[in-house]
Amino acid sequence: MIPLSHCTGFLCSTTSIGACRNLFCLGNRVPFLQNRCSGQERRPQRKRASCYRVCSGAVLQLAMATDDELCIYQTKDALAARLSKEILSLVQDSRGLQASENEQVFVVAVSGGSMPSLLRTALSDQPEAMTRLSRALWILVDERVVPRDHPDSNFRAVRDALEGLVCSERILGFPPDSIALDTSSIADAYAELLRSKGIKPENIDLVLLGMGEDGHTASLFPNDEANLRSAPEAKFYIGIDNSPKPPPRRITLSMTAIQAAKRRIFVVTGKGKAKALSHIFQEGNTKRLPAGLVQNALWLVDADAASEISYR
Ligand SMILES: O=C(O)[C@H](O)[C@@H](O)[C@H](O)[C@H](O)COP(=O)(O)O
Repeated sequence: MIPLSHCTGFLCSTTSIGACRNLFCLGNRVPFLQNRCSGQERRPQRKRASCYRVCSGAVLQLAMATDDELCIYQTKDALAARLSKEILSLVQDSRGLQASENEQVFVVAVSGGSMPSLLRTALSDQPEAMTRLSRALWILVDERVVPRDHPDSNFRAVRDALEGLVCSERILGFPPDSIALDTSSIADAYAELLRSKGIKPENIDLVLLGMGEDGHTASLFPNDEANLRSAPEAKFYIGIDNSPKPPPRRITLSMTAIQAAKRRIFVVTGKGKAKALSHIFQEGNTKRLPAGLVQNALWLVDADAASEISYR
């Protein structure tokens, strides 16, 4: 349990939910509501969480004993604003990768899917953040094995979404000449390229993760047990040949590398994610959905994605 002193707000009863700006629930993955007065715990029930909409504009925060934090936003813009605040504070606090004696570089790993455009929303009109990020290096959480100009390329998605904000030379994709190799060799070539720039899993400052409707994250998919375990000897990037989400050939940060990074932030939006999210946060992730296996992450989600998380 998180010590109560760490919490700045409590939910005493569901009737007071509308008045609360910050609500903290305690528990291990499955959030419990704690009655401040009696200390009594109550398990959430699978009821519709219409109460979230009562706290219009408010943030519902669930702090878990695992050090995960789940923050629910009413709108994508509010979520993007929190993301930009988080990034700014990480860049301010980070000592960064020591690229040379006088140069510190912040390293961000970005997912594909909706992440690049959300990141653009988060970083647009943020001159302070962009000044601080001007020396950052942007790497890919995962990449589809396609040429860089292919519509499926995550490199292209990140480059196009951040055009005008980030210089394309500072976005690192896998070496184009490795594309003809098998996925495992492409993954090794990418890891080697990053290592040649001093980037190792443990000096990635921030990993920005999405989650698919099936609970996958990066290109780590459900039931791929061999790749879902964290292991000290695991590789930096791994090759995937049978991704259920097309295209099938991909490379991805390994679970171990994701876990080794300094900070993990999930961004999850849309009703399509509601079941997986509720499974992870309310049912203890018994199905071992990959996103739910990532530890110590900040989850920024919208009300649609959180619509199946409910409380008594
Ligand atoms: O390249 C990819 O396929 C991704 O990196 C993948 O893991 C993505 O982040 C999720 O599928 C969520 O995608 P959405 O944000 O588009 O739902």
